[in-house]
Amino acid sequence: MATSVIGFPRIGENRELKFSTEKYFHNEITQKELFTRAAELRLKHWKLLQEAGVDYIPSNDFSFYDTTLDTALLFNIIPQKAAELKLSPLDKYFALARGYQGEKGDLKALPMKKWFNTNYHYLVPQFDKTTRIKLVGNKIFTEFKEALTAGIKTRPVLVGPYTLLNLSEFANGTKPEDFISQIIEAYTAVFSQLNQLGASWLQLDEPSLVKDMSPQDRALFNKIYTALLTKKGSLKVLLQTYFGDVRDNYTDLIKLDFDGLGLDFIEGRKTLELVKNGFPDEKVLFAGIVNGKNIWHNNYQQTLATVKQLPATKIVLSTSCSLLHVPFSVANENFSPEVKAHFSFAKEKIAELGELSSILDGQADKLLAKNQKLFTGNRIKSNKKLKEKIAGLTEEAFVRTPAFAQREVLQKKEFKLPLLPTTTIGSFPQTRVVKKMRARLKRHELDQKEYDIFIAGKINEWIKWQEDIGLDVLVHGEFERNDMVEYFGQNLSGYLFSKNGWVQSYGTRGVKPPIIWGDVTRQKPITIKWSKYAQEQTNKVVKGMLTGPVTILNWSFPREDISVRESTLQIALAIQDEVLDLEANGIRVIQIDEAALREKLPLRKSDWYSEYLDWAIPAFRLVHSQVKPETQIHTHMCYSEFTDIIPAIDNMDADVISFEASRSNLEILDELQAKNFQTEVGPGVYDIHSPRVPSVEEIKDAIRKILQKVPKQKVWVNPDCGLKTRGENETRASLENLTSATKEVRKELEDGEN
Ligand SMILES: Nc1nc2c(c(=O)[nH]1)N[C@@H](CNc1ccc(C(=O)N[C@@H](CCC(=O)N[C@@H](CCC(=O)N[C@@H](CCC(=O)O)C(=O)O)C(=O)O)C(=O)O)cc1)CN2
Ligand code: MET
Ligand SMILES: [Zn+2]
Repeated sequence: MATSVIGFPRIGENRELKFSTEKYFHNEITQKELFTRAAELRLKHWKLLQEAGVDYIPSNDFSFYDTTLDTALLFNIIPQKAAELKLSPLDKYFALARGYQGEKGDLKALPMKKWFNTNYHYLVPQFDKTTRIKLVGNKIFTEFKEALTAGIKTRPVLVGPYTLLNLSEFANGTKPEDFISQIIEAYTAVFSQLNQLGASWLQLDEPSLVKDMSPQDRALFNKIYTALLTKKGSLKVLLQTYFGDVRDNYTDLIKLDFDGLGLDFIEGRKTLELVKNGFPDEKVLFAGIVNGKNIWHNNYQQTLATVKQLPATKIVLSTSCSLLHVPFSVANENFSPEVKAHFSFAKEKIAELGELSSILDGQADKLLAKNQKLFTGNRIKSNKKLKEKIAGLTEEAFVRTPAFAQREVLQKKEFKLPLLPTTTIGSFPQTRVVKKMRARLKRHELDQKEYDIFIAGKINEWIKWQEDIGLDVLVHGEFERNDMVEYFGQNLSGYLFSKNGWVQSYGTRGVKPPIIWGDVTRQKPITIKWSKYAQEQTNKVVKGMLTGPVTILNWSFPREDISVRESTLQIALAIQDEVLDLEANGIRVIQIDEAALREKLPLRKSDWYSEYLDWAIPAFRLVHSQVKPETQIHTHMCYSEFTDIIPAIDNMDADVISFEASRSNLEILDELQAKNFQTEVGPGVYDIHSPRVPSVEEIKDAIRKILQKVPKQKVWVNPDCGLKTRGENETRASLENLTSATKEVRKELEDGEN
């Protein structure tokens, strides 16, 4: 049986692409050098797939930043202001991704959003009246030719037209329907060039099909593809979906003239049922049966049982989604052989495809027996006490008293903060020096004492500076943490850590998600030492800084032998201990980040509460339900697309929430107003994913916009997110502007009253 891969992690086994690209950002290598290194990586990955025997090898899944941005630029979807910048194409590309501030002008970065239910981010293409879609790029063609020169005929990958329109933003009254004929023409031009180049297949990624579709959405999809598919010539088109099932338009898909349908049998709960109701003989079913998101070895017996039920006559075994979401390889990790046997990263998943194919071809029965051993017997001993504790949680355990309205009055008295209190989200720049010191500690070139002196020094420096610029609620800066999830994992039992298990999050940034191996408990206090130390350095209040249970779970690789709800409650109890310890140690404001809460909201509305919010929101409440009324609980969410679940967010019952809002033009404010949101709010007033420094005027505008919609007593002023990825100078300049802007707006408010 043939095998196929939807996409491969492009950052490289040792994050080569990250390091080269960042060197380019810092003018340490030339554009030419960057291109050479990128080409080397692409070739390495194609060869690896070829040697592993993969039949359908993707190309154009490579990107210097993001493939949605690549697609937008391929089709000339670029804001006028960016088009006019006098920069090289590559620099223009990076300007759109990261913002640009320099001799050639000033450009804000495109909005960045979560890619479906993953921790990967894409850049949001912007359509307006001036947009004229046409094929202007050639990346997809050059990469196909590049592979062909190396003797590898790849299947180019492109974001499909429906998903492209579905994920984009439309300004000045424009709408997706306005661009139908242009988009058909542009994709037709791609078909024709690929035909000329001799490509056999094209993969069009349409993950938006797994979200709820309205009749209008279905009509739009059908209209585009009915026209488009008449133009494919001898090119075969694979319609690739992932992250769920296509229940809303499966009946359309099987009628349209696609040559292959790629369906997800892992996250698509209804996929098998849909296919069993009929699959056309003439189409190839690309069956996504190897999980592209988890790190556990595939259960061959289960998978084979699924494959045997497929009615299709032509089947290709595939991953359930791109392997972008898992690390490169287990090979270089230090786990014991018994542990390692359970894991499968990108390279190993490709081997699984090959093994499954051999078993199905009747050539490898031994492999099946070996695999079965992994799934018999107990992998771990379960913690009975913890299980009972969770089972015994009463409703009160999830409810904080008194109610928010009373706490708000008490806390105003307790903290006596000025109107529009200013704060930051937690982290300050993780400079090269900070990371170097941690790396040296790890390599034992530095002892714990020396490292601690360094961390204390950083905290002192930044506490002092925060006082100087007049911030109201301070932070210690998180210098001791590598990542907000990995750090907690490292201090909880039940976790395992990879050495090099990097997964791309956005652009050049990656995460090393820790692995939940067993039951999670807290063995000792985690953050008390540095929070307490920081608070002792100042008379101003310093926020304790924790990561919440839902986010710790969502940004870890979860277990599959117990429910995510059960794992999350285990983590919640551990973090609850930490909250109470912080409080007992004199920390009066505690921020519990739920940065990733929105990310795993099910893609279909019908699942929002029953599958997720009904346990995720209580898990958060469990963490802070036992604190004193005066203790102020903050939370932070990275991603403000929660317009539809505002009551659920209010129901987290935090006292203050900060969230990302600036790149999306503060669109959520109307809804906060409409839903009468109770929690105090700090909608981010500037974008921290960009090195650009916002001016005082820009920040004042953002604050004024917020004040039009939210009662001033409820407004906090803060950046969008933590500042760990930023440089020190730009951070200082930005925050100085933030405090100045706030002071000026406060003055305006006072003058307005007199
Ligand atoms: N888990 C998670 N998901 C998230 C976020 C987040 O903060 N965490 N934020 C949102 C945006 N996403 C982000 C993802 C990553 C980073 C980020 O800054 N990543 C860093 C790595 C952070 C880290 O874990 N650093 C480690 C390891 C550092 C490192 O690479 N060290 C070098 C050696 C350094 C030396 O010797 O000089 C090495 O191991 O090779 C540390 O500080 O200890 C990066 O890619 O550059 C930021 C935002 C959404 N999702
Ligand atoms: C990705 S959300 C980040 C929250 C964290 N407290 C920080 O400031 O870095
Ligand atoms: Zn954030």
